[in-house]
Amino acid sequence: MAFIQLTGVTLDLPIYEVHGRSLKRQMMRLGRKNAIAEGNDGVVVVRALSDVTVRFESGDRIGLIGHNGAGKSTILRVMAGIYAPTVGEVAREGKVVPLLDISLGMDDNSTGLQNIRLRGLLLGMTDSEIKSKQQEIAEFCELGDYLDLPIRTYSSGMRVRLAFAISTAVDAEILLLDEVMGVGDASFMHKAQARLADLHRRSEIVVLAMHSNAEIRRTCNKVLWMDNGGVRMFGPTEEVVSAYEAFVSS
Ligand SMILES: Nc1ncnc2c1ncn2[C@@H]1O[C@H](COP(=O)(O)OP(=O)(O)OP(=O)(O)O)[C@@H](O)[C@H]1O
Repeated sequence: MAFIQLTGVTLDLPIYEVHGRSLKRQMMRLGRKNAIAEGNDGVVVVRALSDVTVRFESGDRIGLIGHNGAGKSTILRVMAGIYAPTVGEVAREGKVVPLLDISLGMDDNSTGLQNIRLRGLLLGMTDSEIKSKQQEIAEFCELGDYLDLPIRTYSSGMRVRLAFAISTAVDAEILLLDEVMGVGDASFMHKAQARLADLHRRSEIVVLAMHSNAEIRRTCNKVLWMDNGGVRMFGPTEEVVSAYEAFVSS
């Protein structure tokens, strides 16, 4: 049975390019005065997550909500294993598929077909899995002969089609989704949503960051409300979303 458990997770991200004082002033303006600190070595760090303990179980459909900069994307990255926590632990069981930055890892000078293979390998597919899914991916993205051309010749919508088709061809046990998609034109958008819904059904755990409360109510059974890098509230969807709405409108 799949699960993800975060225990006392704190994540500090170092920012090497910036001087302490000017950034500190900026963060104060943003109301995040506690999020930023200067280490002994003079390197400025942003505390992106602060002492987060939470457990997601098989069957959970989790919505992440919270203001801009609350830590939604960061917690998804920690769950995906992209960031290692500065303090605390992440335990998980199950194959994780992150759909966070779907175009990441695409190679401009390789053809569409070569990129299917590259991305597939990056996403943990085996050679034979890639071969067996290649046809279906090609059909889904409707790029026809373009698949034999380097993707630097693609429009941005065509790239997204390809990236989306590959990323969603993987069988996930734990699916992590950031508010991805301005996925191409209207007809593709429609197909993409149907494909995502199917992926949701097949995954044991789905965690998604979203700004649409209506969408969260429709798809999630639990909601995690993040606030300044910490957990403000975690529980059944309606309870948490109503509390968040009351907070935002107050
Ligand atoms: N690479 C980074 N380096 C330094 N700080 C970062 C980095 N990425 C994110 N942060 C900081 O971490 C905090 C959490 O950011 P995050 O992107 O997780 O927020 P979010 O809730 O996803 O926001 P949004 O709703 O705007 O997408 C913010 O203060 C942000 O400035």
